[in-house]
Amino acid sequence: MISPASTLTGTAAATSASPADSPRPGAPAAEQPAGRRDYTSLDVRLSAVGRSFDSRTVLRDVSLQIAPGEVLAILGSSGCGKSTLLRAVGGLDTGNTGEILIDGSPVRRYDERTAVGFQEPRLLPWRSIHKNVSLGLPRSLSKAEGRERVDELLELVGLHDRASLRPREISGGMAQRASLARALARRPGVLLLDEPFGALDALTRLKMQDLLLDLHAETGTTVLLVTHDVDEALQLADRVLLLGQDPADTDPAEGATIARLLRVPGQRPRDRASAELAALRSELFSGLGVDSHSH
Ligand SMILES: Nc1ncnc2c1ncn2[C@@H]1O[C@H](COP(=O)(O)OP(=O)(O)OP(=O)(O)O)[C@@H](O)[C@H]1O
Repeated sequence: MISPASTLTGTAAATSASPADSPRPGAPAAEQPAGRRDYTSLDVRLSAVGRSFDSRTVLRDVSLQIAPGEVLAILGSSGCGKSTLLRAVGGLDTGNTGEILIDGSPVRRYDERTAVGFQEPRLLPWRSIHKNVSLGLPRSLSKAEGRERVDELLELVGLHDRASLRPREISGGMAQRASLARALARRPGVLLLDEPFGALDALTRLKMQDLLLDLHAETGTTVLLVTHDVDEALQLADRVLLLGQDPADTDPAEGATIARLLRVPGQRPRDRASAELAALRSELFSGLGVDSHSH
């Protein structure tokens, strides 16, 4: 049984896993913490990944290895190709060049080892929250197994008492919780999140960041998180990938690549006021072309 969000907020976040202490796929179940036994965390390897639309290059030469259980935040200015990269890893878009491997084998079309969460919860308005979450289940489960898994996930995201409601009867934050539960229903080895909290108010956003840390502590899944929010990246990620122009490149038509790749120090939840994070924040803002006096 996995623990409910209400008992986790702030506490499980403190034990949020780093890649080093995440269980490796294939590790004996007895060595894994309760709740994680049925989840896997898979590594992702990008080699010289690029993407052009018509003759316009958006991304080029992105090479990177993401460890099982790692949380990688992807930052970059608007339109630089963050979603494009995420879509390529999930097999939602297959027009890229280079190679993307998950757990050593090439990404497949709509790869079932991954699940995607978007800025909008994309719930079906005429279905209950329970039914919406069950839409993420793999087909291999029996009805009873599926019901049990959805109950568990609703408990985990703190929506067990809203299961029978329709999406319009819950808040935006709750809808986004349901959307995360639906994404986790197939127990993905890689969770791809595209600005998942971008439409939420500031307070709900902070609570959702805590929830994501809780979910990560429970599942150990690898997470690729696209965000516009530098502080969110620094709070949640093991590493931050900044997509942008290579400083050596003078021609903007070259497309975005890895402009910076930074490791974020410290256990989560992190002290937002720490000097180390302040230095990284400045570096990331400068990489995004924002003057350090204007934030
Ligand atoms: N299917 C497509 N056909 C043509 N151009 C596309 C397509 N998908 C994306 N693009 C273009 O690729 C560029 C990168 O888009 P993408 O959505 O990946 O950027 P982003 O960094 O996620 O942007 P934002 O931060 O604004 O969400 C944009 O200029 C976009 O117009």
